[in-house]
Amino acid sequence: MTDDSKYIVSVRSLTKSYGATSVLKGVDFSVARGEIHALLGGNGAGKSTLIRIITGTAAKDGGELVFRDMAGNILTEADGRRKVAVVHQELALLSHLTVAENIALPHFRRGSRLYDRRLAARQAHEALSMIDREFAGTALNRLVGDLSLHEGQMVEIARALSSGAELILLDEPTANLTAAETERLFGVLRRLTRENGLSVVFVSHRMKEIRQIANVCSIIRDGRTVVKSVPTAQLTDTAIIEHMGQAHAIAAPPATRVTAPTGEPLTIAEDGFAMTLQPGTILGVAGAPAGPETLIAALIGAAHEKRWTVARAGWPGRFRSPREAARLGAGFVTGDRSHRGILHSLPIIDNVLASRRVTRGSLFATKREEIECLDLMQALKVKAGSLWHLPNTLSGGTQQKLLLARWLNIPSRLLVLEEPTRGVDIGTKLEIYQLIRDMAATGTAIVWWSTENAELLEICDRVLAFDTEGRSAGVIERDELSEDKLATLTGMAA
Ligand SMILES: Nc1ncnc2c1ncn2[C@@H]1O[C@H](COP(=O)(O)OP(=O)(O)OP(=O)(O)O)[C@@H](O)[C@H]1O
Repeated sequence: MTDDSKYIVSVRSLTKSYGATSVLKGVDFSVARGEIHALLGGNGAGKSTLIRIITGTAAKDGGELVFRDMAGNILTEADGRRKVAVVHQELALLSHLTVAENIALPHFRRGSRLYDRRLAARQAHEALSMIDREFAGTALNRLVGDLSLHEGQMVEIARALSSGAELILLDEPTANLTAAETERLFGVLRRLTRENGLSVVFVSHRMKEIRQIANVCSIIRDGRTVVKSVPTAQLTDTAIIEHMGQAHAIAAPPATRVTAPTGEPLTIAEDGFAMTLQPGTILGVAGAPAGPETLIAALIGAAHEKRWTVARAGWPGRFRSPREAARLGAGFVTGDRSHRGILHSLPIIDNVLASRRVTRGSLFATKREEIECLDLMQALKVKAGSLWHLPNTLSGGTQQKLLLARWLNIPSRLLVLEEPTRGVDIGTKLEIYQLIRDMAATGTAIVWWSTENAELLEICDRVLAFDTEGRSAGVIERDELSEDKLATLTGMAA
């Protein structure tokens, strides 16, 4: 066996342009059998483009792409791609079909096999059980459209596992998973790589997770490979951030904490529980989705049930609609970027100005708005060819910045954020923390739901924890915050 033959896939000098934009300028990348390989780089570095070329959804312009079988023989690209499965940041499930159908249908699409309900259920159960036995026991006949985001994520990963793939490419798979679910997923990946020789490519901006799961890493910067297959343990966090070209973010002085400004407080309450938020408070929300989702729905005027009340001078006890909430100064950044956040068929400018259109009641972009939009994009360092391009020409992390830009510089009383740094690179994350602190300093109360407990520790004044049944389980003040405490209170100790 030559040295190269241990790689299930390798690319050399890969190039790719979209129009005049050169995205990959010479990427080298190889994945060996049985390894968990972190593919790292800032937003827009070219990671997803590389993945798209490996899976065949984008064509390369130049360079070499080679797949090999277990014996090291070179395969045709078509044969090689059959051994590859990908789980994207945005879920690709059919919402009108059941969990079992979503997992098993690809098996039946190959060849001429007729759909066999029982066989499908068995295959789906086996695949899901690898991740979560309890979920596998109850989920098979549920419609995917009724699942929460994190449940959908589990189904998608199960589908990739059940396809018999030898290489799984996971593009930020943990963004919607709780700490315990993430730990479980990592356990599954470790087992499958050890026992079955599965290879995994793991794209993430969460440094702690990268260290937990990946034994090897490669770093792409501005379309070029700057680190190729180096053991993760050999690189410090600082070295990784420097290789990604983000040293400026960690060199910046740590943000100063602000004293809360004065103004009208906000009280949120449910049966037997009430909490007052002073203007400028950053309240973290932790726990399995059931609890945070119900609270957030009430805060943004989207609640179907009357569990939570939101009291503030000048506000009704319950918002009748998200429009009313936005007009009264309650902003919202959804965690479901693709389905509820980005307006895919409208240009970037409309995506950025959407909230202003609602609060101001304006319909069309004016020259003044164009300048405003450019300023917002500059504040968030969004690189886009034109304000009039569609958002799908931007990388995932950059799309996330558009959602945040919607609420910057709007005098909101309350800003509700669901995973606001999802898919955002490490440097930008630190910048977003500062932007949110600045907003809080102007008197906006912030409610920040994150599944990344480390992030809650970094940014929040206090955290409201929900248990796995969706009940509020307690409030932890900043001085007492710790990841262990959060994990225990939310019932998610791994
Ligand atoms: N269809 C397209 N048309 C034009 N430009 C595109 C298109 N797809 C991607 N790009 C550009 O290619 C560059 C690389 O994008 P890519 O999605 O590969 O980055 P990434 O490293 O995955 O980023 P992220 O961490 O934000 O997901 C970006 O600047 C993006 O704007």
